[in-house]
Amino acid sequence: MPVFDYEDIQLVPNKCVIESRSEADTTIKFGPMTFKIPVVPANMATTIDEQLAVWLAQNGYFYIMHRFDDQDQRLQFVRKMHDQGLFASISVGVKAEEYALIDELAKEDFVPEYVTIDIAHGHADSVIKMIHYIKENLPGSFVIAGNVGTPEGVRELENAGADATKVGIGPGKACITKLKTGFGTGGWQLAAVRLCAKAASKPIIADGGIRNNGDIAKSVRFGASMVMIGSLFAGHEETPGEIVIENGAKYKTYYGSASQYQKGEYKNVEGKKLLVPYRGRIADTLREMQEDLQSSISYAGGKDLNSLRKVDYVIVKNSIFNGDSY
Ligand SMILES: NC(=O)C1=CN([C@@H]2O[C@H](COP(=O)(O)OP(=O)(O)OC[C@H]3O[C@@H](n4cnc5c(N)ncnc54)[C@H](OP(=O)(O)O)[C@@H]3O)[C@@H](O)[C@H]2O)C=CC1
Ligand SMILES: Nc1nc2c(ncn2[C@@H]2O[C@H](COP(=O)(O)O)[C@@H](O)[C@H]2O)c(=O)[nH]1
Repeated sequence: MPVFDYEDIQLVPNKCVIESRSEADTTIKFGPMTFKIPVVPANMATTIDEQLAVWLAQNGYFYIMHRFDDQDQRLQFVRKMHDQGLFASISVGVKAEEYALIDELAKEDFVPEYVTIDIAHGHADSVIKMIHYIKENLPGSFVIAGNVGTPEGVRELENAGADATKVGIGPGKACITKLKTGFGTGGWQLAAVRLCAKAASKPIIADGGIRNNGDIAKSVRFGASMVMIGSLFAGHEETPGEIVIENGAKYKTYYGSASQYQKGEYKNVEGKKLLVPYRGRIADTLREMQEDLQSSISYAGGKDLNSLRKVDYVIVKNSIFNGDSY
């Protein structure tokens, strides 16, 4: 089994068939909707909030609201998005109160277009039970489930009824799962995406480890329909982390969903807090991602994202480390 990560791979160019990069189509149909690019900010408290969700939905981008607001806030979020004519995309966990949220949504007939079941170790009966429950009570919702890191995980969640699966155990920048538990796809996330995509019969989201815009094209090459990104988005004006000035430079805080900052206590901590450079407006970053992806499509010798899926690649090195530290 070839083992590699984003920095180990380069895609091999093909003859260009377009006259301008602007002709390259980066749109992706994911579930019931089509989005401008196959990219979604991570469903974390420092990368998405209600205001940004509204902006993303209004501007043709996918979003997944995080699950760290209480049940009533998440219920009202769905209502507010629908009142504005926008799609609703929420996250849930697997604890008892999350079942109560599904009950309330069903009772009020607030059916989110997307529901993401998001726990650290998603290859679990608790997730399978929740998939069944959502499919039974909110049959109109597109269900994303995760996170998993193996083909078996993908297949079991798909067989349980998940419409898409989210792949990535521990490759995130705020993640310390590999260090704390010894497990995960940190350091070989792209190879894990490849393995999982080969087993998948439905779309997968590559989640975590994206450090450069070119990694988006690489994720698509290895089978991702959507790419979830945390740290590269956390430094924007519109993202919710705090602004911090250090030695005259501007940063924003970014912390893991399993960090003590998110949990409020030091228990089962698998995430850390860090500062990421301030990056200005998110619209500019999203535009640059789209332009870079259009360029990738031109190097692939095609006109749309599908052309990326067929390109050759080379493994240019094979260093299984990614600079994790506490
Ligand atoms: N993608 C990744 O690599 C990771 C992501 N995260 C993110 O952090 C957030 C919090 O995650 P999580 O701690 O799962 O959420 P929760 O604290 O909500 O846990 C969800 C449920 O799963 C149980 N659970 C969690 N981990 C395990 C495990 N390893 N084995 C058995 N049961 C488990 C919990 O019980 P109990 O707490 O009693 O064990 C709880 O009942 C999520 O948003 C998740 O995506 C966290 C770690 C890794
Ligand atoms: N192991 C942990 N993973 C986490 C935690 N909080 C979030 N995440 C995952 O990271 C990605 C984002 O990765 P990035 O490389 O783009 O920064 C996110 O979508 C989650 O899957 C955590 O506390 N521990």
